[in-house]
Amino acid sequence: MDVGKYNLNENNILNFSPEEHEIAIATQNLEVFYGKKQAIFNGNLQFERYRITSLIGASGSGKSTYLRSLNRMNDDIAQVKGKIIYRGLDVNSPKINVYEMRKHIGMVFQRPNPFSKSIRSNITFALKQNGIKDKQRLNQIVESSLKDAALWDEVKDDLDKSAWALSGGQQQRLCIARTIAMKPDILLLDEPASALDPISTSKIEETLIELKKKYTIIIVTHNMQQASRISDYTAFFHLGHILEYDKTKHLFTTPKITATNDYISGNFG
Ligand SMILES: Nc1ncnc2c1ncn2[C@@H]1O[C@H](COP(=O)(O)OP(=O)(O)OP(=O)(O)O)[C@@H](O)[C@H]1O
Repeated sequence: MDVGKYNLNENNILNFSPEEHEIAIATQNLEVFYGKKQAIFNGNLQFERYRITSLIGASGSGKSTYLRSLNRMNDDIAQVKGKIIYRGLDVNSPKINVYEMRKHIGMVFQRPNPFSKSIRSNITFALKQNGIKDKQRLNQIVESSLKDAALWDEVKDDLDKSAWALSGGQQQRLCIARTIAMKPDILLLDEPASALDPISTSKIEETLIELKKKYTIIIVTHNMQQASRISDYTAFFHLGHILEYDKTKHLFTTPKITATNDYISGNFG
């Protein structure tokens, strides 16, 4: 098989799966098309529960497309074929209630996008829509979500102030808090720190490392140092193909294929 300039026939690509432990979500033969253009080919990955998996690769390699397919964010813009297995169900089936599914598989986007509301309301908005009305219960969830997102100490006296008054890094942690308030199983993050300064970035990274005790995390990142700092597993994407998947320390130190080696050593293009 040729993928761009790389001939991969002799390689045992994608022979790795984290099967010693429980799998939280997996894709089988995932293919994504934007009109006639195929953006993902044969997407087969298994994600281990309570671990961080990074998706890396050059711009346009399909990382975001793949990530967004996992909770059906591509429904309106692309055709997605194949299976996305979560708790024995195929998330990609037309029978799935997408709104309910996204309570289990939540997403945080690249740019912090809090609502133009108070910090508190950013968290309680969806909860109220889901029928949680009890004030004490709402307050508890606000506190626990903000604590989990490592934001509580910075905002606990300002809960009724506008979320837009927070710094970019704080806004992104608020978006993480807003997502985890719904108690998802899986957190999808699309370059959550790319718009942030190094200090905010490291705060987000510390937060994610804490969060993996309770959530399965899948993150798209352009930052290879970030992938190697925080993730347990890494998948390398190239031209819509997932070419290599391994424990992060192996992928970055002893990649199995030339394409990965070229990418991580900066000899790519
Ligand atoms: N809405 C869209 N309509 C048409 N083509 C798209 C759309 N979104 C992405 N693509 C194409 O699909 C391919 C994969 O794009 P995608 O954004 O998933 O890559 P990526 O690896 O996440 O890139 P980046 O790191 O730049 O975000 C690219 O060729 C891109 O041009």
